[in-house]
Amino acid sequence: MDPNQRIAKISAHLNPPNLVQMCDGSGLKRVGCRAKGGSPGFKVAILGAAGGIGQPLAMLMKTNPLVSLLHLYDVANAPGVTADISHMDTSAIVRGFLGQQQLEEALTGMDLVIIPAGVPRKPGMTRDDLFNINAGIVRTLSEAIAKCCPQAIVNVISNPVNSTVPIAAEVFKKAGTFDPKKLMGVTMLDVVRANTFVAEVMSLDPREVDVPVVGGHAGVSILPLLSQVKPPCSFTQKEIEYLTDRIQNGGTEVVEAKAGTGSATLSMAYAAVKFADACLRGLRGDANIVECAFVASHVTELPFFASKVRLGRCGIDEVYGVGPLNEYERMGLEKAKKELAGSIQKGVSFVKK
Ligand SMILES: NC(=O)C1=CN([C@@H]2O[C@H](COP(=O)(O)OP(=O)(O)OC[C@H]3O[C@@H](n4cnc5c(N)ncnc54)[C@H](O)[C@@H]3O)[C@@H](O)[C@H]2O)C=CC1
Ligand SMILES: O=C([O-])CC(=O)C(=O)O
Repeated sequence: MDPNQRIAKISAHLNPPNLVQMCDGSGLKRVGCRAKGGSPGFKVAILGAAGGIGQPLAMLMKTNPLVSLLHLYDVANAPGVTADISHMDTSAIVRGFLGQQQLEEALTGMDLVIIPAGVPRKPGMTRDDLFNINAGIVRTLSEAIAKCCPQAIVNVISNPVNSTVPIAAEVFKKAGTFDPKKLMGVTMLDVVRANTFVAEVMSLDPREVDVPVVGGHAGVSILPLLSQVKPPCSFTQKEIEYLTDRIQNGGTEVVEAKAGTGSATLSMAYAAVKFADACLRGLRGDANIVECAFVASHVTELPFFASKVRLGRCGIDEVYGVGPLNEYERMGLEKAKKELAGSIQKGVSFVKK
């Protein structure tokens, strides 16, 4: 190619309107210079993509070869995050969407929607203290999902997960689109922490440790099943109490260390990507993809419960029971269910009222 033509082509790419397809809130729709090069793969939207979790989550999803199109939606700062991430030389095409008027466009055609939108805790707060703000955010986003991509798998990160997942379910039921196989509360960070802390105590490589964590995602509802750890480990009662307490309060440990600037973001993005990747591998048809998640469930008398689930082409193929529990875990399960019942009901009532 003539050198002048080459330079003209590069300049065209550097011309801001061609940098990335982005709806920037001005009604201007830009055509992406990366329209070519997208791999075959899944379409993923992140709602709350400019936040503490959203940004590293978006960055890591951009590196996932299973993602062909990545939609980044937020009510603030979506254009900047999108422009930044779109420069990464991986194949997923990135598009940004700013503000409620672009929410439907952000969601249309998506296979997987990940929701880290909402406020985080400050020291002294419980996750339930976030309910008043985050319940409304999750309801609005779920209404748009029901309208624009009712078939999508939905990963809810926004707290309190024990209530926001029932909220999303109620919204989908109202819209006639609820599919229990497709809605999952992300509890992966509890598993990630449990694997790390158990590995520390037992001097193992955390990548080789698998701790099932069941129940829910707040305080005593987080129930690590240390009797079922792989590889099999024998703990003293003191170790069991230390580990259970540390896993249940891992979120608070980070909130306090961050001293008012937020809660876990980086480890959460890591965990969210691990879980989203499992969902995408399931959608692709890979066998034996099993992870813990907070889902519609018949494992207990409660309508939602976190346990191991097998992910497949349609979302959740199978919800597994908790397996044999020891006395300590049986007592923990009772406490977890008590805590969960109120939080689930609170979410359901919020939509039904
Ligand atoms: N499930 C889990 O294991 C975990 C959940 N979380 C939860 O994730 C949520 C987000 O945490 P961070 O990213 O640290 O908070 P953040 O405040 O840094 O980011 C939240 C983002 O959501 C956006 N947002 C607010 N309202 C929105 C709306 N209506 N639509 C779209 N986006 C909206 C904000 O503009 C912001 O960019 C919190 O509720 C937090 O408690 C945090 C860690 C672990
Ligand atoms: O503790 C919080 O508020 C955030 C969270 O859910 C976690 O880190 O597990």
